[in-house]
Amino acid sequence: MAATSAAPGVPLGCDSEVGTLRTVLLHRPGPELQRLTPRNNDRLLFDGVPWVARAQDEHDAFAAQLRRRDIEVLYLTDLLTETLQQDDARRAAITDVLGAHPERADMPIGSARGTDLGDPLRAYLAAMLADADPAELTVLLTAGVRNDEVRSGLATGSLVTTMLAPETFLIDPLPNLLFTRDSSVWLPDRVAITSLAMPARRRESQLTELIYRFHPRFAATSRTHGHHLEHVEGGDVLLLAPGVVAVGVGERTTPAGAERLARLLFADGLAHTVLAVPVAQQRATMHLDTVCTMVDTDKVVMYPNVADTLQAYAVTPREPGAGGAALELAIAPAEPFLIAAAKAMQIDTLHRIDTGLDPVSAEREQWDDGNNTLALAPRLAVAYERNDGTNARLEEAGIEVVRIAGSELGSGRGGPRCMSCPVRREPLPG
Ligand SMILES: NC(=O)NCCC[C@H](N)C(=O)O
Repeated sequence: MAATSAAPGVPLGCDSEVGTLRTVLLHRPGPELQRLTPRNNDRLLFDGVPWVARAQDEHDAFAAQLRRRDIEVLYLTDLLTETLQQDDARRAAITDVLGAHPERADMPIGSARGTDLGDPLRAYLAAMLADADPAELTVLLTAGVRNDEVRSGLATGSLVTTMLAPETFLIDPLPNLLFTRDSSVWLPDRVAITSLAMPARRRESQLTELIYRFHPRFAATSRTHGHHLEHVEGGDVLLLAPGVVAVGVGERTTPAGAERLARLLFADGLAHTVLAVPVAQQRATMHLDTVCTMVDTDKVVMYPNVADTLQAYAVTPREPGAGGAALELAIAPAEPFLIAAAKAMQIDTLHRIDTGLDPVSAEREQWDDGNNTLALAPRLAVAYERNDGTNARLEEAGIEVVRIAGSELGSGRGGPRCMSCPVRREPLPG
């Protein structure tokens, strides 16, 4: 377990978006991206078919920028392989991936659901997964299994494998693992396992749950939320300040997901205010972090086309009623987001730095994840190099920008924040 042994000093967890980053979870794009074709890329939530070798080069350069600043980089597949050395974890992984998923009745044609495998094929796949060593199992779980890869190996007859098209996935690939932000969030000293809304991504948080449950590095970590609960995605969760959490509600996170998260946070004393922020249900704004990310303790980079209309409902816990009644929520009327956020953060103003230079370049750069920056420390952020206008504005505002290439990485519609799950940040000075 040398690759991921515990580092001394600052404990695991994050209480803000901008405290100095010490440990981050990434996923280097791998064979799961080779599964994308022009016929399945929409279903698998990519806007094109990336050049995988170049995507890996871009990602390696991103990781190198982080390591240069003494940030420990953990890779999701290393953690998963280490996790799968334990028999209990292997059994759980195999049950999760092959179990019947009646709740996935919305799974479109082109991917077999657990219930669609039939007994002979399920038994064959279960044996195949059980025989794989931990590294092989990681590949099978992340790159998936196509029908034509197993068909010839089945000794007993399976009408399913006979009749399904060769390219049908029996186990779906997970190309969006690249976006580690979405499948878990540290809040602040425990990890929330999220519940991903899109069928193509649901299995990702089964894997993160497995890692946090079984990997020795996280043995002392408490978990909250869970992949079986209401939908919450990490890209919608912003730790605006210690105790203040903004949750976007739109294409991915549901009102019920935001409410569940708020209740869990309040019950455990992890937040005093949750801001529920309605976000337009469109691909360009799939998460709150596609329109707004923090670059300093009191500064956000924000898409100007929504800045004046973005609202927030401030949610706080009600004083417990007599007799210790169940936790109730107080919900304030909606207010402009920047105002509600500043109030909850107890600062005069949450300053806004605009995306782009004009409405057209703002729209282009928002689409290319100009808003989706990863703060490495206050006033130091990673951004895609292509977003010239936004990066110039950030620098004018005193933010140091670490530029990375993203021509191939960006085809999944995610930027540096989406591609990173901070695991340890230094607490902000009190
Ligand atoms: N936090 C983020 O905005 N993540 C980007 C996720 C992109 C991925 N292709 C998706 O559609 O879910």
